[in-house]
Amino acid sequence: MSESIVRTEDLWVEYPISRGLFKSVKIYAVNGVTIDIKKGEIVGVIGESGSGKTTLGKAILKLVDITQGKIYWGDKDVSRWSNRKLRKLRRYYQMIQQDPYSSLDSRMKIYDIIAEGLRVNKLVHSKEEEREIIYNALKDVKLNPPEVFFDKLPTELSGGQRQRVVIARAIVMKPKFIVADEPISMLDASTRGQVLEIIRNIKNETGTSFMFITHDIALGSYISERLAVMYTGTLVEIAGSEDIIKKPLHPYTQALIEAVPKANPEAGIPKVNIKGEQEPLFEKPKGCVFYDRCPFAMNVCKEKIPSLKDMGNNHYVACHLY
Ligand SMILES: Nc1ncnc2c1ncn2[C@@H]1O[C@H](COP(=O)(O)OP(=O)(O)OP(=O)(O)O)[C@@H](O)[C@H]1O
Repeated sequence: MSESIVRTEDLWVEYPISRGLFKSVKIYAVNGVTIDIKKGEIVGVIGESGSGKTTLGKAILKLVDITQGKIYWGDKDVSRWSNRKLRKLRRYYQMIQQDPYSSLDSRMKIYDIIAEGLRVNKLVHSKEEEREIIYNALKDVKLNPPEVFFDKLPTELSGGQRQRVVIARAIVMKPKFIVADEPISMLDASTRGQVLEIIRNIKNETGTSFMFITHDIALGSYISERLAVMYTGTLVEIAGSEDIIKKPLHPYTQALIEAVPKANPEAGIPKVNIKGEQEPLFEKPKGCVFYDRCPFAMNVCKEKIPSLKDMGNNHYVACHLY
């Protein structure tokens, strides 16, 4: 079995929110997720808005506090590590956010934006070395000729060009793992394919692993080797992308796939054709989180949380039907 780059065990994240004076409630955003991402693998995380995809990605990167469970970076259990202790490893674990407009400092030149992490982490020893790394990174993300972009400001670039700068800023750190959170959803159709190709090239050439977060199952299966399906903070199914598309086992995954042809091509958001809506969880789940909407719900589903079952061929599903 190949090397694990990141791994979680029974990971829980709760957000405290205040409701009026003295009253505080919690949102159970990630509920008992166990997932393992291997070296050089792209794992797509799919699910509707509010299913906990971003929270899972941020929790793995130690950007939000966890309530329970374990997070491993390689073989290191970093679950309880402080920011100070994480500092040396952080460069290897990066995030590419959805919005390339807000993720770049509009007053900084592109060259300095990309150089910042190198300088802070003292990874370069001369101006020439720094220039060469930045030149190559811009070339890798197809911003050509690279030197033309050195002195530009983010405001002079298109959305697609900005997202490529965000990727260049991440790859100069030689990351082992990148959470790409809906990285193309705010881009024009014409540049989406280019950004996907860049991500795929980085993976192929450097062996960097990705968690690719998307609500679009077709896109997820196109870019990823494996797909993980989330519903209300819970990982309900994970398998090879082709297996998920051809043999979905969880009733929620089946509904997601059925909804694809009816998708609104403009928004790219499939309408899931099952009763009700996904609601935030204000109480710790006692049974299956999909119980209220599941056409096959049984008594046991209300009372017992289904664990991920191994269905063979690396296909796992959390459902009492199996
Ligand atoms: N900072 C926060 N404080 C309180 N609740 C939050 C916070 N961030 C997310 N949530 C809630 O946690 C749940 C999971 O949200 P999350 O953003 O992780 O889902 P998502 O699948 O990434 O959704 P989207 O596709 O809309 O980004 C939702 O109910 C959301 O409202």
